[in-house]
Amino acid sequence: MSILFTYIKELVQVREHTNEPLRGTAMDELPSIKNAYLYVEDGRIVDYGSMDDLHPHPAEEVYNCENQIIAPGYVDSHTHLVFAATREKEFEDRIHGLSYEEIAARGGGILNSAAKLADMSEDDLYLQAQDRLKQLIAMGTTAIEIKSGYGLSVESEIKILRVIKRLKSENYIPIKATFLGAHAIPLAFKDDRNGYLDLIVNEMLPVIGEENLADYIDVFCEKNYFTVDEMLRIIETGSAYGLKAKVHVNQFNALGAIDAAVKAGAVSVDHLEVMTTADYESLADANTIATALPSCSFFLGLDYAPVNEMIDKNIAVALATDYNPGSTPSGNMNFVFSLACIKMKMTPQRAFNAMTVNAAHAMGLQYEVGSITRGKKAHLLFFKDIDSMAAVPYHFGHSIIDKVLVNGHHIQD
Ligand SMILES: N=CN[C@@H](CCC(=O)O)C(=O)O
Ligand SMILES: [Zn+2]
Repeated sequence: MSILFTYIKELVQVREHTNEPLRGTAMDELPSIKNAYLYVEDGRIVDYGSMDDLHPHPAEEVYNCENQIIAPGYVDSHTHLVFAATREKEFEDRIHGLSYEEIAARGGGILNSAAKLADMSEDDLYLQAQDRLKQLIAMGTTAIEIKSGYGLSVESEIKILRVIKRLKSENYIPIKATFLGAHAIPLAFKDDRNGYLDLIVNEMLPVIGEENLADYIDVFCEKNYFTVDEMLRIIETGSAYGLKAKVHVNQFNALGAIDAAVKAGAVSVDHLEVMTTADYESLADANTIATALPSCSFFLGLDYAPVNEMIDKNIAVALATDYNPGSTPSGNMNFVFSLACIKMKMTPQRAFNAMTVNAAHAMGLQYEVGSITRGKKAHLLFFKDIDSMAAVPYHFGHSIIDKVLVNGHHIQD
């Protein structure tokens, strides 16, 4: 199937290649073509340019897009999409003054989610997650990373990862699976943390390797969760199974995890609400992507990751949702876009680069998605009649996406 989009008001995020993540002043540029055409064949971008340069084209379908800005779909490189139940009770507890850490210390938080998930069948988990994913795609997400981590037992962690595998095969957007067995110490091991680490290393990872259930490995490196040394042990064992690391660090405390993760070759370090001078130094010029999660800061009332400071220090910054039932019950990348601009003071150019090109790097998809580039997937956002991309974060809380195309096809929501 060949499709030609003509007279596009503005074609945004057009790049010859995206082999490297964007840093420093490159984050300030959002290359685009006004009055453009875009040619798609079999779900891939084949050609684009100014209408002035369009020669007669043998496309099977032609669409006039003169009132529309078209951009690549959002790339969400950090989610916990597979969970069994929401946690409104903890939300109310926080309104009454309890902190996220206090709720966790009382047995709420991740352990609460793990208890609920243990009781849910793989089929039901799948149906719920598929429904959520459908909603996210309708809001513009066209590539997503999904973590396990609400299992915390061999059976339940594998159950989540099998659900993600099924989501991969049933959807047309790229999905990456991350094994997060080290999300919390489960109750059964509360007096034997080494026993739980051994379970991850000796029981979970061999099955994951055998069934090819994950692309990445993650650890929640934080006080009362996992130490830097424990994180390194898990990352190293994961790498023996071909899993690269994407880790939760610096959400509440700076423990030196960033330096350790960068040296261990982590693809990304995520959260970063609390940063030290040493953390900036470890990340400057590193290949590791620094992923900020502003919706989590919004929901928990935490500081926002200092993204502009990072960009000024040549750190490659990405943005993601962190969609999960505890700290971020929203998977809406449009809202992330708004928070990045309103709360983190990113320009729309910086924010959109962080949510597309750099986010694709944060999940190894830089050759597949995240820009209008020849050969990439035609996963596209068509906006309602707006004058510039700044209108997208400006209209916070509203969807101004007219259509989402996956492989060049319109997704009906
Ligand atoms: N911080 C660790 N994990 C999740 C939240 C987990 C939960 O509260 O259920 C996060 O990234 O925010
Ligand atoms: Zn997370």
